[in-house]
Amino acid sequence: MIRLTNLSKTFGAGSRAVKALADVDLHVPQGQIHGVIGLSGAGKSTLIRCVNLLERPTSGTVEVDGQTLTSLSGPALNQARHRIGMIFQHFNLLTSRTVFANIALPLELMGVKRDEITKRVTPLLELVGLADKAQQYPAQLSGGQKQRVAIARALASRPQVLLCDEATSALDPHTTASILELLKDINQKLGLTILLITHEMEVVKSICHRVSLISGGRLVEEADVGDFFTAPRTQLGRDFLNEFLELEPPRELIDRLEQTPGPNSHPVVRLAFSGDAVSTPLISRLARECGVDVSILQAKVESIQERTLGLMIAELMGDAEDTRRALAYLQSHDLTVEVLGHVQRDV
Ligand SMILES: Nc1ncnc2c1ncn2[C@@H]1O[C@H](COP(=O)(O)OP(=O)(O)OP(=O)(O)O)[C@@H](O)[C@H]1O
Repeated sequence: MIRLTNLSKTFGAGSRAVKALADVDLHVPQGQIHGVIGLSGAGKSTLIRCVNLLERPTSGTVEVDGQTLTSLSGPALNQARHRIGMIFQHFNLLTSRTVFANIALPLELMGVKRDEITKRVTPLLELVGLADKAQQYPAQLSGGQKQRVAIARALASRPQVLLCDEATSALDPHTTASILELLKDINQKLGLTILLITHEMEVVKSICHRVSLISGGRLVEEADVGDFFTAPRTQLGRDFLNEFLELEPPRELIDRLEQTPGPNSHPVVRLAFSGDAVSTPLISRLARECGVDVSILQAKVESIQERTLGLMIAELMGDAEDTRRALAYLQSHDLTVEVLGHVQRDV
């Protein structure tokens, strides 16, 4: 449904040039919710604005529903844009218009007749849960209600694609959850394809099917959400995950961690279990079969979409040969093992 090919965007020229996007390839099939996550300045906004050509890419192509937008201009581009809705962090509602009139605006611009506008806006008000607020003004609404109006407005032209630019960043956690639930509902009911950008793992975890990680204008990792939360492949992915899960070793242990093993040191490992491994008593087997003691420093179980993910930070205590065998044992099972470092044994 959305296909970006070799997309690049450079702002400015010469010594002041900023390469905001570099060689981005992305495919979002029909009906998927795809998240793009990255740190501030990574290129997220530029990427999403290139999809409906609010920002013209410097090179590369943008296809939506089989149509190459980058080869269109003028009225043909405007026409194509009707099939792409967009919502923003700060809602971008017109304060002088009522809720109804805000939602009706794109239809008025398309020249839709009054009766038809009423027929289309009324069910949208129902869909976003604001049927009783039709005649109110944005100033009378909460942030969550404003974003609901913006969602209804974005859906008015019956788009196939919805672009969400940090749509929940200005909202509190409870309101965020209700807006994400609404987006999920719309995705399922209308089969709408959603591309969203965010810096919050919670958003990715709650509603995305697939996720891309952006850094320095490049997509550096892409995965199904369950896989990304189980075993991110890049250091940036691991940083996002660890920060989200708040799964770091205790500070005093971090200070003692060494990169290379010493004669009297123990490995400290971060383990991520998914699938069958969650319900297997691996740690007690590890202790029994490899003759090591396992000191659990932190552990938690998360539910990511339909998958259960177990996470643990543990110190493997034993002599060098036993701890080596223990690591090999863990690595041979269905779990992700990351050696965080080695800590000197207390003697
Ligand atoms: N209009 C512009 N002119 C010049 N440079 C720009 C422009 N827009 C963005 N940039 C630069 O492009 C890079 C990517 O910016 P972008 O806004 O896409 O990042 P972002 O990931 O959305 O960041 P944030 O999360 O802070 O909004 C940054 O270095 C930014 O300074």
